[in-house]
Amino acid sequence: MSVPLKFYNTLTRQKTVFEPIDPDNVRMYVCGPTVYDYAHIGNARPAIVFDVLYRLLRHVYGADHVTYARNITDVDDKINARALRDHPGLPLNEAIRQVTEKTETQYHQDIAALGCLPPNVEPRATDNIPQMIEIIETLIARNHAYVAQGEVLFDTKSMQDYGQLSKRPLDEQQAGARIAVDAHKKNPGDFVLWKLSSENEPGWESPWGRGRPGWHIECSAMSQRYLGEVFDIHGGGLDLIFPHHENEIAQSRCAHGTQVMANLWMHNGFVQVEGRKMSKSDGNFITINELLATKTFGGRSWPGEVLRLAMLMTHYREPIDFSVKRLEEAERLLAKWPAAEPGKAEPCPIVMEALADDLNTVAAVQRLHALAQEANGDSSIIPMFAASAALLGVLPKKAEIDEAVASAVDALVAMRLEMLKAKNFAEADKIRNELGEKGIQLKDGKDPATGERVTTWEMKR
Ligand SMILES: Nc1ncnc2c1ncn2[C@@H]1O[C@H](COP(=O)(O)OP(=O)(O)OP(=O)(O)O)[C@@H](O)[C@H]1O
Ligand SMILES: [Zn+2]
Repeated sequence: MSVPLKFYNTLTRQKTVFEPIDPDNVRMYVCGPTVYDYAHIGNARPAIVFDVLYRLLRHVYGADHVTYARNITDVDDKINARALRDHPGLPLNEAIRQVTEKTETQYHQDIAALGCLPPNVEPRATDNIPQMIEIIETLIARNHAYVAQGEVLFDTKSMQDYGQLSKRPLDEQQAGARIAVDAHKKNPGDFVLWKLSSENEPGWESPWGRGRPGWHIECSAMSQRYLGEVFDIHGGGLDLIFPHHENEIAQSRCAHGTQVMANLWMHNGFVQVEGRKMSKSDGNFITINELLATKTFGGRSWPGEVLRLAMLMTHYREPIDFSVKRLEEAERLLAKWPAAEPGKAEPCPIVMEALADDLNTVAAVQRLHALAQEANGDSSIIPMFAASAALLGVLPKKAEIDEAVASAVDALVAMRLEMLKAKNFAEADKIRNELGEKGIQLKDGKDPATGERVTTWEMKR
């Protein structure tokens, strides 16, 4: 590896060199969506940011030496509420399945359109209930959890250094929050690991009765199952630092008796609208699907790669104020980039250096743009450009052409060759120009055997 990777670690508040536990299997966990509604473009940001990180790690350690796990949260009270609202006639389990399956499929379609590679594992919470129960049992056995009023709660005071990630002293956990302290909790910051379900709520049998897990425990269970007790990178949006990630850490470390859950904690900044976090609860959101497939935003639809580039033109830890202007800017850049397929070439060291420096996609995009301009004048640069663009996942693809169009172009190219033979240069140039306006580029050469002129063509974009 030529350039050392350095990342900002929320846990230490420092940018340090990344040293994987096992370079043959670099392990990353990112908290995925709660599947009850279309994902908004704020939710697209972690998908894109951690996809770039995944691509970078695959490049450095080898594609087969990185394991990326991103979960699907398919048990949540918001899902129940949506299932009851949308499918009042169906049995609850069936209604929930309809909601989660539909949302999950939509999510996959949306982020595939944004150029995100599928993770290596994408576990669902409901497929990991026994693993969650096991961790909760261990926590109770080790006096880190207790049962009260049908709930199993994590005892935050039982962990000496609770709060390291968010740096909130325990006594201040809820100061000022004006949340009535539930009488059954030992400490106001104690959180639910398991709660009982009524008959019309989804539930699983457990040592504490038929119930369902709290939100945080699922990520502790799934990350352990797929990545181990201690792994390399844990990611998500800034809003997850507290309470979600803090509580994941508490559960995993106390259950396994480890010093850390993950070595490196990375958090992306918010996509904002008029200075406020875009959020479902505030109603100030636009879904990925609306942006890609409708005219809701700026009176037109936008290609996925434009949205992706627009996101990467800001550093992942900075907030993004989302606007039409930003999308237009990204689109203008992309239009100037040559279409290419990713090949075996090495990426440009300057792009690598930028990404190795805490994923500086802003500098990487600037360099990529300069490279694109060079490549437009010198096609020998295209393979390096393509390899660099592929690291960011923003490689303009050669446009697909249907057969009817292709044979019409072939016919025009043949006609032009006839014109050239007949020295009718004006007509020949006219055909070349007309095709050029449609984005079809002609290349003249000679057949090495016969010495005759041959012309090939390609779609620029
Ligand atoms: N505006 C945003 N900008 C950047 N990341 C976000 C934003 N909103 C949510 N995320 C991230 O998206 C991922 C999916 O989270 P989740 O499904 O919990 O979001 P959410 O609950 O829809 O947010 P909200 O309900 O507040 O709109 C998380 O990593 C979360 O941090
Ligand atoms: Zn999580």
